[in-house]
Amino acid sequence: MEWIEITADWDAESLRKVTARSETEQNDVEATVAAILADVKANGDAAVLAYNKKFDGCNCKDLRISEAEIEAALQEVGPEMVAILKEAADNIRVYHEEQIMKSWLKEFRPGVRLGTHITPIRRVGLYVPGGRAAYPSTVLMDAVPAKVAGVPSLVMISPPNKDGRINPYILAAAHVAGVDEMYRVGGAQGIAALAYGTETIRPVYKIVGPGNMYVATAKKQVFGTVGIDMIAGPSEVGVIADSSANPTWVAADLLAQAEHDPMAAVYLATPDKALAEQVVAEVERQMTGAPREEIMRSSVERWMRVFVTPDIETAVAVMNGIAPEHLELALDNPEIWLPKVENAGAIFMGHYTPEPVGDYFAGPNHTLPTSGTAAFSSPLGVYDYSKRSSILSYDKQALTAIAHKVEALAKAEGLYGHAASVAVRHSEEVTNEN
Ligand SMILES: NC(=O)c1ccc[n+]([C@@H]2O[C@H](COP(=O)([O-])OP(=O)(O)OC[C@H]3O[C@@H](n4cnc5c(N)ncnc54)[C@H](O)[C@@H]3O)[C@@H](O)[C@H]2O)c1
Ligand SMILES: N[C@H](CO)Cc1c[nH]c[nH+]1
Ligand SMILES: [Zn+2]
Repeated sequence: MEWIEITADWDAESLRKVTARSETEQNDVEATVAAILADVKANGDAAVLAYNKKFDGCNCKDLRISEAEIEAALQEVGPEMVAILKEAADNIRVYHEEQIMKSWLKEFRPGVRLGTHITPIRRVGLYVPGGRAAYPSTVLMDAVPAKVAGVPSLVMISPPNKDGRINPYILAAAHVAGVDEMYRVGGAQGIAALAYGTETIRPVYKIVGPGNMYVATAKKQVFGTVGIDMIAGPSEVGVIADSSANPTWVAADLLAQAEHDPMAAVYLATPDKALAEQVVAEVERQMTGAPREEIMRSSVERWMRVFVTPDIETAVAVMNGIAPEHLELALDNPEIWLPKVENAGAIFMGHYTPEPVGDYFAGPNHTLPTSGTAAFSSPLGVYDYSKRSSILSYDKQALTAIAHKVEALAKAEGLYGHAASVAVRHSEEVTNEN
């Protein structure tokens, strides 16, 4: 863990170096992923099954999850869990309904109508992580907004365990959310199967959902063949705390994200040095003997940064520089500071909104941009599953009125074919009038 004292003359640019992930590591992952993508593109199911064996220890022969498996999963998780999943799905649906985009068409001038036509993407692939933990909550976060957007074909993939099974909570959540097809495959090979298609898996138009470095890198590499939502890689949390914060709670919130992945990153910025010291001591105390201690410890030792700042304003500026996936405002009066927050995937206000409330239940999406990409990306939402087409409509008179201007612009570009496309209509008009 690194301590960084921010002085009055701190330089926001140097933050990038402090929080940058290892380039060598990323280069290695890029090369591994490129090889997997090429193999699946060339060899389809055979390559996918071989990677299932290599990375997940699964000797499975078929990739598609059967109806019987889904039924068994529902039995295994039981009606109480199904009810909780349904309630969480409802909260997510109600929140995401606010994001629905509507088609519109409006008369701007006589005879000139312009607008936007909204359509759902026809077939979307949902990635649900399943390596170090299984994520039924991610199924809901990926699938519910897709349903709200009206996507007609939803395909879910997730890595199998050694027995070839997908975690039953994941299957139950997929059933609750109305996923159409489910396949046992994860990692870069799963992303390749969705992007290029195999004998068993028909390709999709877009891939959404979070995953580890291999998954996030694979999505980046297939972008162009398919659309992607964002870079949603290893989890991150940044906490801005003042003296009103409880160090035990702050430490618990940092560890909640650290337990996701040895690559997870956790940040604390506070003007209260004594509080920072208490948080660090608490982190050590709470992770010792915790169920996922090894993962937490790797994350904390390598990727935890504690910034002691002259004031809260500077703490906010530091977090704006990092652009964390999640930002907790563990402050006496978070509303005052909210307008100053520029870069964060999701913002958690005050002492009683711990980040896991957003992970599971509140309603906003937990699939969020990581690695600084919250500076230019947004949470997964209905808009990720919808496309916009522009609509243009001129009547005869409206076209005649502006034809010479369009022709002049086209000729200025040397594009006489463009000018002619307008002129034939205009000259027909002249001929007809004669
Ligand atoms: N940003 C978000 O919105 C968000 C949300 C939920 C989870 N997450 C993140 O998702 C991630 C889940 O990671 P996970 O590992 O548990 O599950 P995962 O499903 O993302 O990855 C597991 C797969 O990674 C591949 N893999 C592992 N080691 C490999 C290697 N050496 N070479 C090639 N491929 C390899 C395997 O195919 C394996 O099936 C965590 O980083 C977590 O923080 C992010
Ligand atoms: N915190 C994760 C996003 O980084 C989402 C999640 C799912 N389950 C638990 N947590
Ligand atoms: Zn989480």
